[in-house]
Amino acid sequence: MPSTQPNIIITGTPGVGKTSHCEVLAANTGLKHLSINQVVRDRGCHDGWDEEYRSWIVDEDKLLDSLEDELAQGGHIIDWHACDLFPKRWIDLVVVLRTDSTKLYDRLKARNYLEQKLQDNLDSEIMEVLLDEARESYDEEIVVELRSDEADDIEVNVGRIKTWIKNWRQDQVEDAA
Ligand SMILES: Nc1ncnc2c1ncn2[C@@H]1O[C@H](COP(=O)(O)OP(=O)(O)OP(=O)(O)O)[C@@H](O)[C@H]1O
Repeated sequence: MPSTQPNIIITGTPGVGKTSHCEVLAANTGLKHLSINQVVRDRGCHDGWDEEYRSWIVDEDKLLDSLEDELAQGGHIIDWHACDLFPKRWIDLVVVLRTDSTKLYDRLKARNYLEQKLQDNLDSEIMEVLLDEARESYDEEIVVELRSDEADDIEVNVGRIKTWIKNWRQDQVEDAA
């Protein structure tokens, strides 16, 4: 039976505003915020810690096995700086957040990112790496690019995603009739 709740990926370069968006979206919709960083850490879906990048080395097979039952039911907001590993059949909408590189620099600097990591992330944002990844991995019509430059953008973006969810649910009802 098809799910009555969509799964939405919120992706983008680190610091672009994924967590900020997911928290507001979850509070406004009742969808469950799945921080993949937390899942990887809490469920041990990794092959250890990368000291240089100060991040977990993700075991993608273990991660997908661990998420399969939840995602098959729908109703989740997936918060991660990558998207191509999630099978298309689980995903209904992919939101790629984008921001200005000077704003991203300030946000990452405030987090004390190491210079190399900061530069790699700025390059990734400028080169639209996540947008390309999303467009290559999912159907064009489910990939949406949204700006996350100012605090007000979060409210506007969440409003747009809520409208999308409402329409998606309506389509499900009509398809089932
Ligand atoms: N639209 C925005 N306008 C102004 N500041 C923002 C915006 N979005 C996020 N920020 C700020 O930028 C910082 C990073 O935000 P956030 O943690 O949501 O990013 P992220 O993409 O989830 O990062 P990561 O991938 O590292 O978890 C926070 O200090 C947050 O308050």
